Amino acid sequence: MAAADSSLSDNPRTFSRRPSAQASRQAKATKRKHQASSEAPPAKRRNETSCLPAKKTSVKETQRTFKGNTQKTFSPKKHSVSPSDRNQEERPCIKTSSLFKNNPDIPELHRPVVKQVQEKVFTSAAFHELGLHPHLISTINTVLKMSSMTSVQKQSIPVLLEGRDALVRSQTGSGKTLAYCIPVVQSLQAMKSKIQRSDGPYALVLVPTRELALQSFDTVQKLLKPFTWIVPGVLMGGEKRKSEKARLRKGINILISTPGRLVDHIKSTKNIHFSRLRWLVFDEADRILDLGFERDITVILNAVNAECQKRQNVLLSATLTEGVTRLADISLHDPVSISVLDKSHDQLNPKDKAVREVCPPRTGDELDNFAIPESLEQHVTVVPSKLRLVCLAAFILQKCKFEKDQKMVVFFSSCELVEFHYSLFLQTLLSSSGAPASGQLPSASTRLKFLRLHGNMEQEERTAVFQEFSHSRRGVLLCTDVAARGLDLPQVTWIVQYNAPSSPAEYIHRIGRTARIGCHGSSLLILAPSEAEYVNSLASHKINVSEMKMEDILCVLARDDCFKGKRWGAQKSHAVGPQEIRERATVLQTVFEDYVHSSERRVSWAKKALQSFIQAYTTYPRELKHIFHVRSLHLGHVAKSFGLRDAPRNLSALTRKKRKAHLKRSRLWKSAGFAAGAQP
Ligand SMILES: Nc1ncnc2c1ncn2[C@@H]1O[C@H](COP(=O)(O)OP(=O)(O)OP(=O)(O)O)[C@@H](O)[C@H]1O
Repeated sequence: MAAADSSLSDNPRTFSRRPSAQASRQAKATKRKHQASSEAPPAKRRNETSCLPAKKTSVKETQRTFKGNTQKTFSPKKHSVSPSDRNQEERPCIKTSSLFKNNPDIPELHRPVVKQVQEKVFTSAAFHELGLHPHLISTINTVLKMSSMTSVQKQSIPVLLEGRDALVRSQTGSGKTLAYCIPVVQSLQAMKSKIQRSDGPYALVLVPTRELALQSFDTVQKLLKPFTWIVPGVLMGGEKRKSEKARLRKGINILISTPGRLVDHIKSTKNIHFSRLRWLVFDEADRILDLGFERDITVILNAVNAECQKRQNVLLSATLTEGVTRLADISLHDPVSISVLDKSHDQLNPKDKAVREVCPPRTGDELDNFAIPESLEQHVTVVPSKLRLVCLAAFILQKCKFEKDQKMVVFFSSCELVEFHYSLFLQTLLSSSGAPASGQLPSASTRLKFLRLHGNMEQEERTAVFQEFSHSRRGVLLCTDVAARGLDLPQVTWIVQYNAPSSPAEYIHRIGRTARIGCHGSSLLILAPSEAEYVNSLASHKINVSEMKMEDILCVLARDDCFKGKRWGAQKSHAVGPQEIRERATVLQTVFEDYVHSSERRVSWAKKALQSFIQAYTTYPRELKHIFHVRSLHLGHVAKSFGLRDAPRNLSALTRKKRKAHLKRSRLWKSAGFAAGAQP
């Protein structure tokens, strides 16, 4: 198999730097010399593009960039290849440039250690203390198998049963769904005139994504087991409108919906009436009331207000901010603000040890500091762009191939990025894991399982993937922020953020897919050296991350003989040192590059993914632009993390053309807390 010639990926062109004419001439001369002395054919064209107007690069820097190109040739251990890969195998070996040279220095992380805000998850109070209908209590105990309440449930349920509006904030995975579902079911089953199916909605629950709609529907359905006359129903995009219309016509009493789909029906279906509505619930309220859904929410509130004036309104989220509470003023009447912040951990009120049942609304500063589950270990690693792909792959292998029962969610910033990495990993990591190497547990090779979830998938597939990953004991789910909110995926052990989120709130929701309801979990945020300051930004919101060294992640390659360098091939077991780990990392990168470069179609697919990455990068909000700015990206290095041997030539033109339209769209999404391309 040919090793990849990646010499041009060390191309000094970045978004911010363009070599002077002299530097450029010297670079060309250096390169010609390098190519002449090489036995390898010049496999690639020169990269002459820069996405954005660039600054100058010093001669020294340019020379330094080209110096690292004469490297050893490696040949990855045979891995299964598709027919189109076979041509590649017959090509003569070409030289592989170093992944480890010409990288920017990894800065020391001077992270301020902050004391995180914490909450107590469980209480000793039992559900039967609430005076609920005995059948509801027995359903909670026997069907849901729960006996004691969580803190948020203990505080919210009595307030909601009193008939008050409420703003509920508690950490991810603390049981907010039941905190509103139990009072809704209790109050509806107790209504004097028994509810008829044809009455239509008595409760409307709005959630931001289809998967969350399904999940909440499932919970409501379970609680309604003894109360068969109350009919729950779900409306969500992607389902057949006609069958939804038919269900609406028959009657749905507890309606769970995404905003967009409900607006669809309000506009086109005559069968939806809100005259009997008693409850309006906004789950993930900060997301729902944000700009992305503004128009839909206005339509819904107008429709609801036109028919019903007196109802209870509930807003819930792990990240209710002041902005949301202000918006909430429009829809809430004299609300109670519920927060389960553990005052014994609250630095702002160190003397106030008493956990108040219902806290008064908090100040802006307090609202910006989100509680994080105590059992969640957060890590960050700083990785040069060239090594990002290899590092992510190594981390996945370490956890999901060599350790048992690991379930991982990896977040990307766009649908295209999810698709790209999903296909790439399926075709490379999975096939290279096919043959168990010596010393490797036989079952390890079968442990890797990849799934993907994003807003551009057909609904049927989305639902199937969500169900499969939910019920699976292991696997890697690659996804956009469509999976960041509210999803209760059992036993997720690791959250990886390959692209940094656009706000601390989104960071909280992403990592909140693990360590739920008191379980243990871990997270890893992968940053480029130029993004290291993001750690301080997190610290300013009382988010504490500890550093994991890139070298420690790559170390797993010592255990994976699939990526053994050629020169070590004949040797039996031997201690694998740092040099060999670097070589194995290069072999792994070569596997990716070979796959991407095995056909024109794949090259253009990788370019599109790269372009999508850059477009998403331009949409970070203003307050993060000094950390995430396209000008600080080294295009050649970033290209390598897409298995491309150079930076694509026509990227700038394409980027400029699409940028305007994309910016408009993604600003809307971003402001609504979603990553670019992630659509609910
Ligand atoms: N009283 C309880 N006892 C045991 N488990 C519970 C209890 N209440 C809820 N759970 C479980 O805890 C998990 C998390 O609950 P839920 O999804 O409602 O959390 P959440 O606070 O809404 O999280 P997020 O903020 O991420 O949406 C679920 O699996 C749920 O079944």
